Amino acid sequence: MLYALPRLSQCLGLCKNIISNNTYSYKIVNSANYSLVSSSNAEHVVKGAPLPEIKVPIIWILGGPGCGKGTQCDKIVAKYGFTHLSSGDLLRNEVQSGSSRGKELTAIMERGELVPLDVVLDLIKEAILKSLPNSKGFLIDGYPREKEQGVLFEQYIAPANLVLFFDASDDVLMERLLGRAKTSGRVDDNEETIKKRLNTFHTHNDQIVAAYAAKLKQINAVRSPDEIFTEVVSYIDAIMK
Ligand SMILES: Nc1ncnc2c1ncn2[C@@H]1O[C@H](COP(=O)(O)OP(=O)(O)O)[C@@H](O)[C@H]1O
Repeated sequence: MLYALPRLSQCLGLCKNIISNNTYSYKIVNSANYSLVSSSNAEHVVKGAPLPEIKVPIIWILGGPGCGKGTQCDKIVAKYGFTHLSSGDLLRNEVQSGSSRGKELTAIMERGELVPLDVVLDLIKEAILKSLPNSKGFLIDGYPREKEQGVLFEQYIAPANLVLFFDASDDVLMERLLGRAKTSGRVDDNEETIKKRLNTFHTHNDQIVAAYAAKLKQINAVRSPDEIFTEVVSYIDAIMK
């Protein structure tokens, strides 16, 4: 089944090669269109050429919905001046833009499912490209959400220096999200969608934790934000040396 994604306004550079690892093969091509081919052959097309070399730290921020990723990112930005890129916020901005792609995304997000890899990767890549000249480092919040997202990011953008996984039980996450739902106005902050988001998270997260164990720190997120942040600082300071 082919999903024809919208025409690209322009592509960056031209390179066509097949990148394969033990489970997926990827094609980076230059084309006026790109398409996400069926997952049976697990082939993804990612537009344009890779970014220029990134010399500042890249930190992936992982965790279930409501684990406090955003709270910790705000603290990290205040202390280190890093650029905070939230995949969820980038997607909601795309939805707000009223684009046809945005309408498709809303339906997927309301179902608590993952949006197509190529869409979220391109949004992050564009955001990194925009901030790169003045950035002290990147917090990639809410990405990767499945292993192949990590593979493509590292292949196509840059290796992550550190992965922070904020861990909390589903009961805690559900309680926090239902509390947030009273004021967030988010289409996905309702009990039914929260259950689906938690299921989506559990379906994929273990694979990511295993794949990046060497640079991943699992942090107990059922504490005060300040206690959590003290531990976060110890990990970030260690990679900044
Ligand atoms: N990396 C991603 N890959 C695919 N879909 C994503 C990704 N990040 C966010 N989304 C979509 O956006 C929704 C909201 O994400 P986010 O704002 O990070 O909330 P939460 O972390 O609480 O799930 C997700 O439920 C999913 O539908």
